[in-house]
Amino acid sequence: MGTEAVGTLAYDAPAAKVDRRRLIEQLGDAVRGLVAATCAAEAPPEELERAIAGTRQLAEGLRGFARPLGTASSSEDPLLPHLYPAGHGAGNPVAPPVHVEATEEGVRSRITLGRQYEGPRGRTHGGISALLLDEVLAYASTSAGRGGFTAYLNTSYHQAVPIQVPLEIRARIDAEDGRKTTVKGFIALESDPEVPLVSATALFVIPRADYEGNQK
Ligand SMILES: CCCCCCCC(=O)SCCNC(=O)CCNC(=O)[C@H](O)C(C)(C)COP(=O)(O)OP(=O)(O)OC[C@H]1O[C@@H](n2cnc3c(N)ncnc32)[C@H](O)[C@@H]1OP(=O)(O)O
Repeated sequence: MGTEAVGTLAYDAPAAKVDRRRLIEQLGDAVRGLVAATCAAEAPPEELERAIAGTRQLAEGLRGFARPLGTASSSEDPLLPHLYPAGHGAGNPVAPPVHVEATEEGVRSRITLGRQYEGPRGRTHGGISALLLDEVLAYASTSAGRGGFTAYLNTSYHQAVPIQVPLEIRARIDAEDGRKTTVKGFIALESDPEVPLVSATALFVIPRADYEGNQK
């Protein structure tokens, strides 16, 4: 058996699965680094051509092992986080590397965004800020034993969110009403954590048992 952390608990998952998950996380991290380097590279043409050929060859190699859409990854485990969701999956190079921890008030995530998340020069794309807030606010709802799908996410952009600067995202439950949970949160600089750069209020709704979207 191998051990992985689940919140503050150590969980004995099958060793082969733990090893596989580590490799998937390492590949996600390596490709995330490649994506960041791609977005920053002022390389000469021959270096770009070398990178194109090498990357296409790697992609072709992996495509041969693709699982069919809608089927579970062999890395999945009921007690461990999924590795491929676009909002936080450690194995998904497109996902920002979001790690969330519990606080007395709710949850907090610390993150530094790479060049691939840039919108206006030096600033984070607004959609990425919304993605981060959706993710961390959803985590606040889930870790309070509520969960639910995002019904709305209202964001206000007060100041630019810088790239390659340590950030802090905090979220807390604002209201609970039957299947509905309202959560508030914001992104701030880690060096100035009380000043919101982008703030958000989200409603998470636990769907009705007979809701057809549950089956998808
Ligand atoms: C793996 C980790 C993933 C982390 C994910 C992060 C979160 C996500 O991104 S989830 C993905 C994005 N969101 C979605 O795909 C959701 C799409 N929408 C839906 O599936 C449904 O509309 C859903 C489930 C939200 C609500 O469906 P359903 O249960 O049928 O709602 P319904 O019964 O009509 O409404 C329930 C209550 O919510 C309220 N409500 C529903 N939608 C809204 C809304 N947009 N605005 C305000 N209130 C709303 C209703 O008014 C009702 O309130 P009340 O009980 O007081 O009358």
